Amino acid sequence: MLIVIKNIFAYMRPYKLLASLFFVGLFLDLAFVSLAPLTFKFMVDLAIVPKDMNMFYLILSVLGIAGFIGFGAGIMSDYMLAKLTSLVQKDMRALLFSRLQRMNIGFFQKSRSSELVSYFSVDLPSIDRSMSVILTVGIQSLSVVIITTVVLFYLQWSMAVCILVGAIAIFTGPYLLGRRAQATDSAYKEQLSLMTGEVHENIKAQRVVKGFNLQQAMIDKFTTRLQSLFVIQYKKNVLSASLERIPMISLLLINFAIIGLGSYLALQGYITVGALVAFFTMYTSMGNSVFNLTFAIPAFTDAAVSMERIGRLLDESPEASGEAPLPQREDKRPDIRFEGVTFGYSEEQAVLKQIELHIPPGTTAAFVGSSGSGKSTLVQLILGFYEPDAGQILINGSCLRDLDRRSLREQMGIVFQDNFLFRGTILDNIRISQPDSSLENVIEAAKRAEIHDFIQTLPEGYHTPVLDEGNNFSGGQRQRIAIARAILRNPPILLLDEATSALDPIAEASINRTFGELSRDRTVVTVTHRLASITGADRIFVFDQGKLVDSGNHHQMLMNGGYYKELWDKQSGLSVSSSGQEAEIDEERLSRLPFFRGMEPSVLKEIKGLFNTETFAAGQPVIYEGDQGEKFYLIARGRVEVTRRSPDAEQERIRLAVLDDGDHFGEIALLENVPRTADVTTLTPSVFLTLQRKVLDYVLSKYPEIDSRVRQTLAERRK
Ligand SMILES: Nc1ncnc2c1ncn2[C@@H]1O[C@H](COP(=O)(O)OP(=O)(O)OP(=O)(O)O)[C@@H](O)[C@H]1O
Repeated sequence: MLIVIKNIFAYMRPYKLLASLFFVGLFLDLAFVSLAPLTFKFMVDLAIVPKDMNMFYLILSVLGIAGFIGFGAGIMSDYMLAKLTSLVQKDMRALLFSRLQRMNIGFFQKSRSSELVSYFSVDLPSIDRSMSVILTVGIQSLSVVIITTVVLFYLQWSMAVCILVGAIAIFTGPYLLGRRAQATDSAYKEQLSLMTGEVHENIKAQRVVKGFNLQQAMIDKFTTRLQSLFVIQYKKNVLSASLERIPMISLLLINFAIIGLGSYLALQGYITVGALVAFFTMYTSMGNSVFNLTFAIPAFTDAAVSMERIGRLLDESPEASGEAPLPQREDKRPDIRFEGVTFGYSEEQAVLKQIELHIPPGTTAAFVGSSGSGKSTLVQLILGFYEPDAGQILINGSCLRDLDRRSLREQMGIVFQDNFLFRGTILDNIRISQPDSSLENVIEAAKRAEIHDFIQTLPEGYHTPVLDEGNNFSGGQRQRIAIARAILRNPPILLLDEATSALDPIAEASINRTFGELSRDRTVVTVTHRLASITGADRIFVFDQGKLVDSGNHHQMLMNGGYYKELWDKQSGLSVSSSGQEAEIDEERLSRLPFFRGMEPSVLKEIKGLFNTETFAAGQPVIYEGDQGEKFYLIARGRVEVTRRSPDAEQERIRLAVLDDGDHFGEIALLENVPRTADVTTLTPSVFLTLQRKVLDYVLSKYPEIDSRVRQTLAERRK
């Protein structure tokens, strides 16, 4: 309780004048409320019994003037409190929000977004409510109780002692229950935040939910969550009701005692009738205040829990940052060097192992490799989102750890695969990277990002609102807005993490040309799985399972053979028309599929013609676990995720693999009709070459020898 009062006073510290006026008003008001019943004693004993009209008018006038002052002061204190609590809420909201801005990326990954939101939606309002209750009902009632107790002792001490003993009983119950109520309230708020989190996630995941028919599974999961919430809410409500009920019963018992004792004392002549009436009136007013006070107790519990939760958030350490500004090179082209960098998101698993690499000033470096090999993690390290566990990253010769993160990031522009668009207009979203740039510059950046023409077709042009994180635009349009944002910033270091993954081939080729032009006077780091787009890079770094396995330029590495050539071969021989609607595979590439290996060119040519093109948007299911498979898929362009139901939880999915350009899946369907063993969902817009078993069967039936060879290979691969 004390800590809550201490915190409330700390919140009000910046507003001393306002707080003082509030307390003056409050105390004048309550002085009147608590002392007014005393007039009964004077009215009965000095005016009514002696029948003194002058005294009657005098007492009435004093009461009127005191009432006028008391009510005026009360209205003033209401006004001051309204302002005070609003200001405190404003300050706390701003403090929490600015603290969140200073947290590191790791903090956001370990926290649930709904829980962070609940600090604003549950805890701050709960502090606001509690603060109002404590400062009004709480203080008023407590003061009335203290003042009336003193007056009651003055009027009749033995009856006052009786009340005091009862009052102790009134507060013992709530005190004993208080700790349990606080723990239950805390558990309830946790459960509430988990429930809101689930609703939040469910709304965002509606495509997947509908795509995979997960509605019933989601309802079942939510019902289980609601059951836990129900149990804890029920317990909380019972405790809360008990906290209110126990004092009410105690109060009733004291009433009986006072009526009996008071009447007996008056009958025996120990107390005048006026004093008895005044005593009862004051006692009733005191009883009301005690009753009100019992309502203030849950407010203390509520505030204590929320204050503790917010305190924990404020105690989190902010993102580490050095103080040194980034030293500038004369040519303004930054130099990036990794020296023995090892890093893991958790202590158990290193995602990057002993990385040594140098990106000279003004060059374009490309990070390529299998999915999960650590390419994006390298970009995040350059941005200073995480710190290496061993080794160091040097930017312009200075250790990144010592650099002021602000000055470092000022030099960078970044385009991610998934780009967040803020609520506002397209113009706001592009200009966010360089708020003072002119409309002409924004348009220029949009033109280079190939999005200007599209914006022009919108009725509101650059002022078109961006809704729901940009979901009123396609993935490709969002990506181009993000590219315009990065171009407008004109940064010395440009970081592109799968920056063109959502674009069709024409847009991709064109934007890659823009990136080529941009790379002339800056240092560029690009992460991509599409090797054709980085053949011109000055230096290509190839990663596999967190290790740098090869580096050099495209031609050197093709000559050397090795992993890069393997990746290149996988992607070559596949072409997609500029519209992105037609894909083709050449015979040579077809002959490299294990089950078509060594086939005669004429048969390959025939099989090549059997492939169909299928296009999918990002986030769409391609095949479902358990469905009968009769089609083979080859990814001509795009990226998919292969997942399987978790054996432990029906609605949870385990990611088995991420496949991209040149990878294939579902080959067993070419052998026989078997249920699919996993779900496949697109991660980016994807173009597939598909082959139906029935069609292949028809062609191969003409070549029995080839047919049996294909079947044998497929059967072996199935093992
Ligand atoms: N925030 C994170 N927390 C924990 N593990 C992560 C996190 N981000 C990535 N990882 C893991 O680190 C490894 C490297 O991921 P990263 O995204 O850097 O790979 P990548 O080569 O860029 O893959 P992709 O091409 O699929 O984007 C993966 O095993 C991934 O699961």
